[in-house]
Amino acid sequence: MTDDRLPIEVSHLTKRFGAVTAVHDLSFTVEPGHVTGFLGPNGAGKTTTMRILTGLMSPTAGTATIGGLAYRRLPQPSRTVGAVFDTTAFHPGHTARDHLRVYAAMGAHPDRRVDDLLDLLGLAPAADRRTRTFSTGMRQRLNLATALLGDPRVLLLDEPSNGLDPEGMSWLRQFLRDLAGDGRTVLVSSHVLSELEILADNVVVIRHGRLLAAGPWAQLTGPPTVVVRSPDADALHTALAGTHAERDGPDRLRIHGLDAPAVAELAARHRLRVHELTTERTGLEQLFLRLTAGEATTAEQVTTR
Ligand SMILES: Nc1ncnc2c1ncn2[C@@H]1O[C@H](COP(=O)(O)OP(=O)(O)OP(=O)(O)O)[C@@H](O)[C@H]1O
Repeated sequence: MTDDRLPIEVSHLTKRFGAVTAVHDLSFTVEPGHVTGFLGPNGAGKTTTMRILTGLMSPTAGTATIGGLAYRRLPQPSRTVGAVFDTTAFHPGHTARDHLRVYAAMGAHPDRRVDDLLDLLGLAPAADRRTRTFSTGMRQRLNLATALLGDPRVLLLDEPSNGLDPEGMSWLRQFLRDLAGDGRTVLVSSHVLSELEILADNVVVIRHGRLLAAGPWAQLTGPPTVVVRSPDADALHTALAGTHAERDGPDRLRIHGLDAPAVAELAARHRLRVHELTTERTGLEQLFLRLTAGEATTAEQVTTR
C-alpha cells in the first residue's frame, strides 16, 4: 500500500436491529496522526459503528470506510486494521505467548512479532503465565498486542481503558500517542469522558446513534475564562474596556477572550494589584452532560455555544 495514512470515513451510516435503530444517519471522519475519542453513553451505538467498520456487521444504509474502502474490500484487512473489542475472550489455560501465537498463525503474521509485541507491551515477564491469572491492565495490554500483530495503520479500540488504574491510563496515553505520532489512525471508544480527555486529541460524541459533536477538545469546550481577584477590581474592569469582562463579587472579575498572561500584563501596565489569577475551562463533564441531556443537537450549537 503506497499511502499509509488511512482516514476513517463514516457517511450517513444507519444500523437497525428490528425495531431498534442503533446508529442513525451518522457521519464523521477520523484523521490519521491523531488519537480520536469516540464518546457516548451506554447503548449510544459506538460498538455497532466499530463492528461495521471492521466488517463484523453490515450497515442497513450508508458507508463506513478505511482509506476509502469498506473493510471487506481492503486488500490486506488484518494488516490494515487492528481492532480490540471489550468482549475479546482469552482461553484461560493459554499463556500470553500461546494466545498471541494462535492469532499470529490465524493472520499469517510472522512468529517473531509475538516476542516483539510482548516486549513492546511490557508483557515479556508474564509471557508464560496463564491468562486466567492476568490483571485487567495486563488483559488490556494483551488485547492491544493482539490488535497490533499485523502492524496495522488503523486501530479501533473499544473501551481499552476499562478498568485501568491511573498508571495504566498514563501508559496507555503515551502508547496511543506514539502510535498516532507515526501517522496511524487511532479511534478509541469510551463512555467515560474523563478517560477520553486523557487519551484523545479529538473527540466524536454520539447519543442514540446520532452525532452530537465532533472536533478537537478545545473547540468543543470553548476558550478559557480567566478569573481575577483584585482589590483594584473597579480600575481593572475599566482597563479591560473592549474585552468581555464581568463582575463576579466585589473583588472578582471573569474575563473572556484574554488568557491569564495577557490579563496579568495588562494589570501590571496599569499598576493594579492582582491577588489571584486562575483559568477555568468549560467543564468537560458539564459539556458532556449538556450534550447528552439533549440541549445541543448539532456540532454548530456546541462550538458556537
Ligand atoms: N445484535 C444486536 N441485536 C439487537 N440490538 C442490538 C444488537 N447490538 C446492539 N444492539 C442495540 O443497539 C444499541 C447500540 O448498542 P451499542 O453496543 O452499539 O452501544 P455502545 O455505545 O457501544 O454501548 P456500550 O457503551 O454500552 O457498549 C443498543 O440499544 C443495543 O441494545
